Amino acid sequence: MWIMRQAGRYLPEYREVRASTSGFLDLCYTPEKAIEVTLQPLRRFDLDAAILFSDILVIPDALGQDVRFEVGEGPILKEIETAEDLAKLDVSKVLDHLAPVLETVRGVRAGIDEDKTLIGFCGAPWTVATYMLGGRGSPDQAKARLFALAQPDLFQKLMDILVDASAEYLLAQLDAGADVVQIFESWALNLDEVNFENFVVKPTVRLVQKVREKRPDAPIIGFPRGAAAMIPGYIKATGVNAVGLDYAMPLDFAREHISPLATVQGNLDPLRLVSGGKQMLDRADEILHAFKGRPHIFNLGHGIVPQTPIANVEALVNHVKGN
Ligand SMILES: Cc1c2[nH]c(c1CCC(=O)O)Cc1[nH]c(c(CCC(=O)O)c1C)Cc1[nH]c(c(CCC(=O)O)c1C)Cc1[nH]c(c(C)c1CCC(=O)O)C2
Repeated sequence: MWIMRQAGRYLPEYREVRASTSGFLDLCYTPEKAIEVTLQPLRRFDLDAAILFSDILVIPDALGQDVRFEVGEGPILKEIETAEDLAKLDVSKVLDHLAPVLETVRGVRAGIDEDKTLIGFCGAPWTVATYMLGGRGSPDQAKARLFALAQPDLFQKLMDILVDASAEYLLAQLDAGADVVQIFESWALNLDEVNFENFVVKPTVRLVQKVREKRPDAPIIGFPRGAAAMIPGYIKATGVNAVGLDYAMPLDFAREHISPLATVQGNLDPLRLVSGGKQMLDRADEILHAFKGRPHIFNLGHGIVPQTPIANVEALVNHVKGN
């Protein structure tokens, strides 16, 4: 069991470290602080895994795109619009730029028990591209979807860059001590099946292949959020070992069509964790029951939100872990 986005603003000790740092990216690039906030949730809760403290948008930053995090606004990027913008992205500098993150991976691995798992991660090419092309988060990723359809050649170039950069980055995390890596495809929703195949499946197939070429045994978790009935096809095509389920995925469907193909991870609604009490524990039991006797990593169906009461997290973790 671990909790998606388990290091973050719901923890006062995170807010304290964050307040002592000028920008969010500085926190990601300061190993001493990033190690500290990675370890914070494990000190409080009986979790089985640590997830590297970083962000999916360190890749566009490392490629040379202008990336900023504004308080209360989320990420803001200078959009990629032209072939000239694309030509400025430089894959050769990515690993140098991300050296501090890799140092964080080494520091966390050294700072946790042998039996705890260290999860590394990156954003999937499509999800990262939605921010690079859209300039910020959006409810429907319309800018990125339109760009992909209207300028397929430029889009393909961007995806190639992201596949290469992400593969190098995941391999470097595995070399630095990550036990497993997760590919966050947070914007797998809102796509018809043809676009899902072209934007999500094909680039992920190539990313997984590149990682497997050098690290055939590395466990890989895919999280194609909102992909619903397209998830079985995603698993078969990409060969990921495990798949994160969002909270809208019905347990019956997951049991019948997904769990036979891969380890499942998920999928409690983060707002159930905010509200807490009986409804939270009952739903946790339904999830545990659905995957009983099968490979299952308990988790939320999306990231924990800042207003989550710590007591509810404690209650959930102790309930799931049987403490
Ligand atoms: C889409 C996405 C992003 N980042 C991430 C995703 C995929 C998961 C998902 O769908 O939620 C992944 C992510 N972001 C962060 C982590 C590491 C922390 C952890 O998991 O414990 C991870 C795994 C830190 C973060 N990333 C961010 C914060 C908050 C910024 C702050 O503390 O100032 C943290 C702790 C900022 C961020 N980063 C991103 C957004 C949209 C935002 C703003 C919204 C928000 O605040 O949650 C991009």
